[in-house]
Amino acid sequence: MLELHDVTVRYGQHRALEGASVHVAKGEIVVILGANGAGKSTLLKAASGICEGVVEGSVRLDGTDLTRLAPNKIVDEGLALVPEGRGVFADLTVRENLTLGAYSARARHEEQVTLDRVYSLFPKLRERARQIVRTMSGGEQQMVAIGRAMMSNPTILTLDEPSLGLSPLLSKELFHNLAKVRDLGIGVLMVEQNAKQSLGIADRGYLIENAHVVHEDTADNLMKDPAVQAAYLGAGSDAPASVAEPDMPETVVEAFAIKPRSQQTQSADAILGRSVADMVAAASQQSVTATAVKRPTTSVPSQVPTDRLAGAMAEIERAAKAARNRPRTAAPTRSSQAPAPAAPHPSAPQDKPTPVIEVYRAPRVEVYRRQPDGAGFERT
Ligand SMILES: Nc1ncnc2c1ncn2[C@@H]1O[C@H](COP(=O)(O)OP(=O)(O)OP(=O)(O)O)[C@@H](O)[C@H]1O
Repeated sequence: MLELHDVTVRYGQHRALEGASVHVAKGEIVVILGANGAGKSTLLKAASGICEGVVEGSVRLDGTDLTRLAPNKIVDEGLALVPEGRGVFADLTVRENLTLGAYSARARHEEQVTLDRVYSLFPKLRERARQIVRTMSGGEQQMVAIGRAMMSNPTILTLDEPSLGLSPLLSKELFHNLAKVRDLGIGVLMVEQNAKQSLGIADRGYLIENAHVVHEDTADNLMKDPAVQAAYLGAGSDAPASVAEPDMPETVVEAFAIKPRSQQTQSADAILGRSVADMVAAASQQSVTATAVKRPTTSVPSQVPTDRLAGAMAEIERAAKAARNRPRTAAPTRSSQAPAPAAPHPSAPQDKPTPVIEVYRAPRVEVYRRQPDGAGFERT
């Protein structure tokens, strides 16, 4: 069982997650729903040890404390992440992507067995084993990403918005595949925007709002919850039948009522009492006359005094000269640690400080190479 207890994450002054507690058992699918920026991805990153912010609280997997473990050690313990955007190696083949997923110590010795299991779970990956991943469809690439995570032989699989960018049909296939993963006894924790389809296969779900877990329930109850329906399931025609139809005011019904078209037709001339052709001819004549009077000449109008024109030209030249002579500011270099704050706009109030948005970057990626004798690893 994966257990996050009282997890708080701060990015500088910003609390992206506060006191979040979430658990996932083996063989169940749990969905996390929430608005953009609520803290959903942060929760998955905190569990996987790849969060850029400061993480407090505890993350345990089958009793083992993962809180301070390096990301690769967390994979070794049995927690795998399919990140948002998949993170596949697009220039490698399907087979190579899958093999790279078996890098963890827990999976390395059973690579072939796990590969066969992934192939039987997703037969398409076996058919496409030699295909370069870049040339595959979005849905197929997502299958590669899930297959690669499965190659680490996880007990819990976490996924960040796996259906993002997939067509409804491919999303359906994806969720069907995740149900197959659950049936293998693996726990699935996913962040999803597609509440309807994800709750359709899930066992339980959590709602995150403004960095807090505000609700937890079975997937069935969440689907029936009017607040969840309003916020995440939309008020479309495919909303569950239990949603009460809002009362439509009488006047609105009237406004949208379509009146049957009258069978009797009348000509426009008869309705207006005048000939439409005559009206168009008269209007054209008026327009031609007006244009002939008002059209400006392309040459400089004689009424503009030449000294005013010369003055304006001199003004433009002065401004251009001043701009040429203005000292240039140094171009920012790639090596600068932090970008200099932008100069305030001339019209901006001078006493207001320029807002600063702190962004925390992921730690540097370290690459290890397996030693030729297979005994150990060396950092490249
Ligand atoms: N590396 C970072 N540095 C600074 N702030 C961050 C960083 N990552 C996330 N945040 C902020 O933390 C908050 C939560 O972000 P998070 O990505 O967890 O949201 P989310 O619920 O997954 O949203 P979405 O559905 O849009 O992906 C947001 O306000 C975001 O701007």
